[in-house]
Amino acid sequence: MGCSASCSGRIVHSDDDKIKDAKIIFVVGGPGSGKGTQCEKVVAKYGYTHLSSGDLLRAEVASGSERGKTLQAIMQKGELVPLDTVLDMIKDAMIAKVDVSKGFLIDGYPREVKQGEEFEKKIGAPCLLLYIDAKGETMVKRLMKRGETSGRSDDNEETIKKRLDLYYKATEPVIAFYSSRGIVRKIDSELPVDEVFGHVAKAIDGLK
Ligand SMILES: Nc1ncnc2c1ncn2[C@H]1C[C@H](O)[C@@H](COP(=O)(O)OP(=O)(O)O)O1
Ligand SMILES: [Mg+2]
Repeated sequence: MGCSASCSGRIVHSDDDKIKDAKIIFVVGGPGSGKGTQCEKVVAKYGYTHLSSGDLLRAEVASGSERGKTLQAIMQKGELVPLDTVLDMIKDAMIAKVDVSKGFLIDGYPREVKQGEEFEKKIGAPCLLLYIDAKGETMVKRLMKRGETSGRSDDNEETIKKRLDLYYKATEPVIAFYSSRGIVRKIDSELPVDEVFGHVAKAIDGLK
């Protein structure tokens, strides 16, 4: 929905214009690298809205809808769900929050270069990409530990391996793609959580 002028005569931007003009930060890193952990801290300090594509999808699964059932089968195999599905869910969530957010953290998306291109076509361009970087063995260790309590059906050894393989194959090219635009900040996520956040905060403070 959108209109270009309101009854009072003020210019009112359409939903599409509003989300296009919002500050958009992509948060990219392997499974278990610490994206969610850092995003939570950014929300608390900066008033951004955190949108985890995985969380949005899991909420759809939990709703028990037909779409959720299809999604669950895909996610359980450690595969990527269809691009349009994720993108529509992110866009709806952004529109719902755009009036009360300082910006958006898009966590776990884009998972592949094509997803980034589609995002920019349908929504807008990111001003920063936070590359949350941890070693493969660290990510596996953290996910196995998280799996003890997360209840996530994909936090098991077999699926973790597949998710990591897919990350290296599909998502690392995303980082190269945005590096050429000069918006990538690589964050060492082997450090303790608060130190990692120090670097994240510096990158965000550097935005104008
Ligand atoms: N810098 C850090 N040091 C130690 N543990 C960390 C960490 N960052 C995150 N963790 C823990 C918290 C979780 O149990 C697990 C995965 O973190 P997460 O934020 O859920 O990752 P992601 O959202 O990237 O999958 O690792
Ligand atoms: Mg996460």
